[in-house]
Amino acid sequence: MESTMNELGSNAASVLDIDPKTSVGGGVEDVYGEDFATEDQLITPWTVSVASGYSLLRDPRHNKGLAFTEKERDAHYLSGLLPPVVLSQQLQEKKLMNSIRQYQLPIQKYMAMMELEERNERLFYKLLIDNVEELLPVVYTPTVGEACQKYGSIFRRPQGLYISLKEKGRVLDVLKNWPERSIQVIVVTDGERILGLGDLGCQGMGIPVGKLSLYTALGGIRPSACLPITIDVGTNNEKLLNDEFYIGLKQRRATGQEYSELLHEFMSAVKQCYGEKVLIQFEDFANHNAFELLAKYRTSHLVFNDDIQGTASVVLSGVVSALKVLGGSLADHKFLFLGAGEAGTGIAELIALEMSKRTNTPLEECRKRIYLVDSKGLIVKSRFESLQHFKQPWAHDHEPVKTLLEAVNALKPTVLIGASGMGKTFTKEVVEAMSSFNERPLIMALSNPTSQAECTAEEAYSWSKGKAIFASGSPFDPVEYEGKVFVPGQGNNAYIFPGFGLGVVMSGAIRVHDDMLLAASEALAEQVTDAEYEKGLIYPPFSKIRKISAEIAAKVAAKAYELGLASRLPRPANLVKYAESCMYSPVYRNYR
Ligand SMILES: NC(=O)C1=CN([C@@H]2O[C@H](COP(=O)(O)OP(=O)(O)OC[C@H]3O[C@@H](n4cnc5c(N)ncnc54)[C@H](OP(=O)(O)O)[C@@H]3O)[C@@H](O)[C@H]2O)C=CC1
Ligand SMILES: CC(=O)C(=O)O
Ligand SMILES: [Mg+2]
Repeated sequence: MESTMNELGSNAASVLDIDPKTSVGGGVEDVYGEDFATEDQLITPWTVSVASGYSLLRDPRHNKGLAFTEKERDAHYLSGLLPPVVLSQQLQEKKLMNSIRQYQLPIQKYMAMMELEERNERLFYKLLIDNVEELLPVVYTPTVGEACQKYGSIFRRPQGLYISLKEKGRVLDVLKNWPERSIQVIVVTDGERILGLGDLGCQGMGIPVGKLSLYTALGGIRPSACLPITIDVGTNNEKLLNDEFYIGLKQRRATGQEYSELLHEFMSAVKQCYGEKVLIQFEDFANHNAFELLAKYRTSHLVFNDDIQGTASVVLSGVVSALKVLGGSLADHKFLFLGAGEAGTGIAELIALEMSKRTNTPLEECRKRIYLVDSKGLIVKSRFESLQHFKQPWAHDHEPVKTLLEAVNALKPTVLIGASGMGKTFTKEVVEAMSSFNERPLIMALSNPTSQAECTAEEAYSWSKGKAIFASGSPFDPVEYEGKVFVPGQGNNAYIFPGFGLGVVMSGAIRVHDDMLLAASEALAEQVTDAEYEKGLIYPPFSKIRKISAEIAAKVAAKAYELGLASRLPRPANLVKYAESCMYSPVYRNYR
C-alpha cells in the first residue's frame, strides 16, 4: 500500500479522491498529511512518547505531584524525585485552596492558578470545578481583565497560539505547530475590545485562555481539545505601544484588506487543519469586525460569536426567568438598553425573535418594544442614515432624546439593560426613575469587569429601595438592605457558551443556528428553583453549572438534530445522560 502511494507521488491523495487529512487508513487519522507527503513536501516531525521520571513531573497533563502512588513512583522512575509522602488529590486541593486564600490581591490568586495549570492540569480543574463560585472571579471576570492589562509583566509561558501579521501566508504552518491534533473548540480574539477595557492588543490572550478553561471546567470539554488563539494585527493602544514589556507587534492595527486577508487565511487554515467540526468562538473583537466576521463565516464554518450570541442567550434566559417574578409575558414588557453594540443589539435581536415566535407576530413589530441608547442618545428614525447597519433595525419613530435618564422618563421601560462598557452610567436618578413607575424593575448592569458595571448591586438595591431585580456581568456579593439579604445574579455568557459548545461538539453539529441559542436560553431558565427566586436570583448558582451545562448541551444538541445540522448518528436516546458521559473529569487516573 505504501509503495503504491509513493508511486502515485505527491498527488496520491487527490488521484484516489481521498482527503489526506481525514482519511483513516489503518484506523489512524493522517491529520497533517504525514503519510501522504512526498520527499519534497515539508511535514512537522511530531513524536509521541511515554513520559517518565523527571519529564513526567514537568508534564502538566500527566503530573500528579505528591499524589503519585508508591507503585507509580517505582514504575515511572520517580523514586527520589519526590519527598516520601503520598497525598490524595483531595488533600492537595485543600492545601492549594488554603494557600490561594492567603493571597490578598486577586491578581496574585490569578497567577497562582495559572502556575498550577502549568504544573498540574487536573489539579487546576479539580480546584476550579469544586470551588467554582470562589475561583470564577479569579480566572475569569473581573480578575482576567486586570491580568490582560498586565499580561506583558506577568507573562511567564505562552498559553495559546499567537498568529500575527508576520505569519501572513503561512498561518497553516503555525497551526501545525500546536501540539494537539484533535481540537474541538477554538476561542479566538484580536484583542480590540477586551471586556469593557478597550484595545489590549496581543495581551487579550488572557481572554481565550480564560474562556477555554471555563469550557473545560463548566462544560466538560477536554483541555487537550481546546485551543486559545490571539490574532495580532497590532494595537492602537498608545500605552501598550510605549510599554517596553508589551508582548505584541508594536504597530498600529491593520485594517481593511490586510486585516480581512489574514482573518480569511486563518479561517481557511483552521478548516484545513482541524476539519469542519471545530467550533470557532469569536471573542472580544470590536463590533465593526465582529458583525462582519460572523456574517461572513456563519454559512461556511461552525462559528459562534460569544459577545453577540452567547450574551443574547444568557440575557434572554434571565428575562424569561424574571417573568415569574415580574409577571406578564415577554411581549408585555418594554426594554431599554444603554449600549447598542455587539451585546446590546445581539440581546435585543434575540429577545425580539423569541417574542415573535411566542406571539406569532412579525419580528419588526416585536422590535418596537425594544429601544436602545448609544453614546449619541436614543436610536431614532431621524438618525437612520448615520447609523451603523446593526443599529438600523432599532431606529424607531420617536423624537430625539439625548440622555439615558430622559429616555427612561420618556419611554417608561420595565427592563433596563446596560451593555455600554461604561461604568456608573445607571445613576441614582435613573434607578429611582425605573422604580417610580415599576413595582419590580429588572435592572441588568452587564458591562465587565466590575469597574465598568453600569451600577453596583448595592446601588441597585438601595436606590430602588429593595424593589429592583438585579443581575450584573461581573459578580457582586449579596447585599443587606433594611434587614433583608438580596443575592444578585450574574448575567454572564459563561452560563451559556460551555454547555452550548458541548451540545455542538457532542452532536457533531456543522453550523450554529439561532434556534440553538433559543434552546440554550430556555434550558438555562428552566434551572432556576423557587428557593433561588426567593433570594432575588434569576439565574441558578454557578455551583450547579456542570448539571446546567449538561441540560443546555442536551437541548442544543436536540435542536441540532431537529434542524438536520447534527452529524453524529445515530442520535443518542438520552441526550442529558450522553452529555454527562462526555464531560471531562479532573480526577487523577492510575498509571500502569
Ligand atoms: N455580561 C456578559 O456576558 C457580557 C458583557 N459584555 C460587556 O458589554 C460591554 C459592551 O460590549 P460590546 O457590546 O461588545 O461593546 P461595543 O463596543 O460593541 O458596544 C458598546 C456600546 O455602548 C455604547 N456606549 C459607550 N459609552 C456610552 C455612554 N457613555 N452612553 C451610552 N452609550 C455608550 C456605544 O455607543 P456608540 O455605538 O455610539 O459608540 C456602543 O453602542 C462590555 O463592557 C462587555 O464587557 C459583553 C459581552 C458579554
Ligand atoms: C463576558 C464577556 O464575554 C465580555 O464581557 O466580553
Ligand atoms: Mg467577551
